[in-house]
Amino acid sequence: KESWVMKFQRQHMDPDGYPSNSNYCNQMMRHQNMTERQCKPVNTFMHEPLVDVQAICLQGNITCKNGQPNCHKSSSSMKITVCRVASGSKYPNCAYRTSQKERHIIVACEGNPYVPVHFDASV
Ligand SMILES: Nc1ncnc2c1ncn2[C@@H]1O[C@H](C(=O)NS(=O)(=O)C[C@H]2[C@@H](O)[C@H](n3ccc(=O)[nH]c3=O)O[C@@H]2CO)[C@@H](O)[C@H]1O
Repeated sequence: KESWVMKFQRQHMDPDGYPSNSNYCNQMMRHQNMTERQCKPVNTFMHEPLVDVQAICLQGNITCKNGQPNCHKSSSSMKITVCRVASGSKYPNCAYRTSQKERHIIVACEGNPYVPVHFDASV
């Protein structure tokens, strides 16, 4: 069974990648297994080293969207790609829009070691 920690990394980490074309999301959403049961509506990939993303758990503590108190906002902006399902996309042929951004990241952290387990938002 995949742990939350590994699931977070599968869904949101791509430290060496950076979309070179508009097919990045079409390829990555499938390759990272987010189009199996449904076309996952929104997913953000972070193009930063894992250690830098894990360090967010030591940065600004804020309330999560779901009201839990264990979210943290990155102190600096990070290179990300937001994949959003395209209008006209029909499961199982999931089609995505690829957009590159630089944003502060908000993640929820848990456990010991205290590491990211959920992507909350980018701002
Ligand atoms: N405080 C917490 N502490 C600990 N755990 C917590 C906490 N909160 C939730 N979980 C858990 O995490 C699990 C999980 O996968 N939550 S999820 O909302 O679906 C993730 C969103 C995200 O993947 C994606 N998205 C969204 C926006 C964006 O810009 N970029 C982007 O990628 O869309 C998804 C849906 O929005 C869930 O099982 C819940 O139990």
